[in-house]
Amino acid sequence: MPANVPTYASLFADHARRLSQSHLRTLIADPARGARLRHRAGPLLLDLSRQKLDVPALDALGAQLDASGWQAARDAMFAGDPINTSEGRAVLHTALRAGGSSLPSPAPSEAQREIEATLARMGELVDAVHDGRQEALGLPGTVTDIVNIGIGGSDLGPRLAVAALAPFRTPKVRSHFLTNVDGQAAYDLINRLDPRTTLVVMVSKTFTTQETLLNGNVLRGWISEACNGDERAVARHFLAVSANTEVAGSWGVPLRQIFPMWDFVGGRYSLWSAVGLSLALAIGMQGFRAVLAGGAHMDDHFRSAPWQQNLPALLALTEIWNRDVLGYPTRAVVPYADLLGDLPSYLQQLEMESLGKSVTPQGAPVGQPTVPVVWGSVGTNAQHAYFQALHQGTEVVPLDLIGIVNPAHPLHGNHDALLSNLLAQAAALALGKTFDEALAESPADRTLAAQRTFPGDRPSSVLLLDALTPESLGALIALYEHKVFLLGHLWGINAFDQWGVELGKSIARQILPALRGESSDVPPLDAATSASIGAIRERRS
Ligand SMILES: O=P(O)(O)OC[C@H]1O[C@](O)(CO)[C@@H](O)[C@@H]1O
Repeated sequence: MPANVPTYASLFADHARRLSQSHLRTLIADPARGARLRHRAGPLLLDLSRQKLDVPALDALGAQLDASGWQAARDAMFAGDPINTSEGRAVLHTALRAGGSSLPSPAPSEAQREIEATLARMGELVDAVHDGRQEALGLPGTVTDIVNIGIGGSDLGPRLAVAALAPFRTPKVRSHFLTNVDGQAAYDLINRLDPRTTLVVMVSKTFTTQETLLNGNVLRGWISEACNGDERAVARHFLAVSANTEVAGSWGVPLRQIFPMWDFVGGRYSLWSAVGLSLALAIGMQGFRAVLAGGAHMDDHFRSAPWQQNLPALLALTEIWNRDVLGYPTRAVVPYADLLGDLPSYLQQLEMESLGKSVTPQGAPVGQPTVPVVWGSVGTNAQHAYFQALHQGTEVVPLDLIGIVNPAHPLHGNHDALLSNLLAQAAALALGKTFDEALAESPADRTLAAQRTFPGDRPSSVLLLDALTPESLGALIALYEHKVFLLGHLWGINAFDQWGVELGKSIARQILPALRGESSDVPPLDAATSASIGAIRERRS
């Protein structure tokens, strides 16, 4: 991390002042500027030309990035230095996909060996299930449905990828995800599936997560009933992915059915590990390896391209600009692809759990805004919900608009309309409509023209994937991972711990017995919580 993190708002204040005098209408018209702000990495084209940046501002941001020592920080991550300082851990999700890289991996060779061995085990399992040979591995003779039980990083990555790669899925098994502790989801699922042909993948790095264990217990009870309580038969229906093999084993998953997670892989960076088992079961091991290869190609790009062409660097600099210099508190992610419907929630965890920090590893206040609130949903649906506010509301919200050039279906009429909408929104946000233009449309009515005026000058990034494939999805996810890494570096915060999730978990442990009316020796609850518990207990039937 840079020794002294500058306050970006003051560092770039002159550029912001200059740019406040130019509307995006004018900036966009400059082709040289456009060329500096549009770059490709493999199947991904990033277009930042609708951001409120000009070449001098971009160069100043890039110069600051270079001065920050980002390449050394990046290389330390790839090499497995313990950059997650609060937990004393290396951060080696890139090693999980290094097999697809054309640059040599500097990750410790022991980690690389364990990763390859795990991939081989995953391949054996996936092939056996697809070929109907899974009984030999101790699993049920017929498997029709696979339920991934996990939450946060143990859910969002596989969930996103299984949905995004639906056109690549095998018809041999169906995939399901059970996440929330809300019993409705588990109840609905067990009413739909056949316990005799269901395989459950328990995914939990810690194997202590309340939601996952409760849902696991529900499914175990349901399968146990179908197996007449035969524990050995029940165990055949469970796989586990965990760093806590011992607890997973004592919970009831046989050792040979447990796949490892490692301390050097954070939950929200774990899709590339055995956490991706549900994905591999859905699209086959070849497809899973293609996702890894896509991520590895982005790693190579991140490790070799100068910041001027480096997509993660450009995305990170844009975020510093929008968040710290222009002061926008949120950013919306709008994929124009139903298949990418889970991307906003995936990025919420990746970005907000990683960068939602206000203290440095040295315990000092960060001194400037860090992660914006990330939100969003699919276009065009979003246009008919909240885009009114994005165009004419009082808040400016930078957007990531994500599109697919070639769809996986033959309905090109629909797809062209979808892409036109993406480009139209980006243009409308940037260009707006002046009062005079609105007046020309309704010359007699100045009041109406005022209401039909669009300020424009509202920034968006457009990211186009040639097609949504295992490779391009891998590259897309790795792009955002590296952007997050760079932002952690530029803000001087640890992007790889998540202490902020602990307090609520421990209070929930105190509330549960009180809610159930059980006596316990936990400290008394605050007055507001006690009143809420009283109200719930009073109305319970
Ligand atoms: O994999 P586990 O240990 O069940 O944790 C699930 C999730 O909970 C968190 O620890 C907190 O939300 C995430 O970082 C993690 O992805």
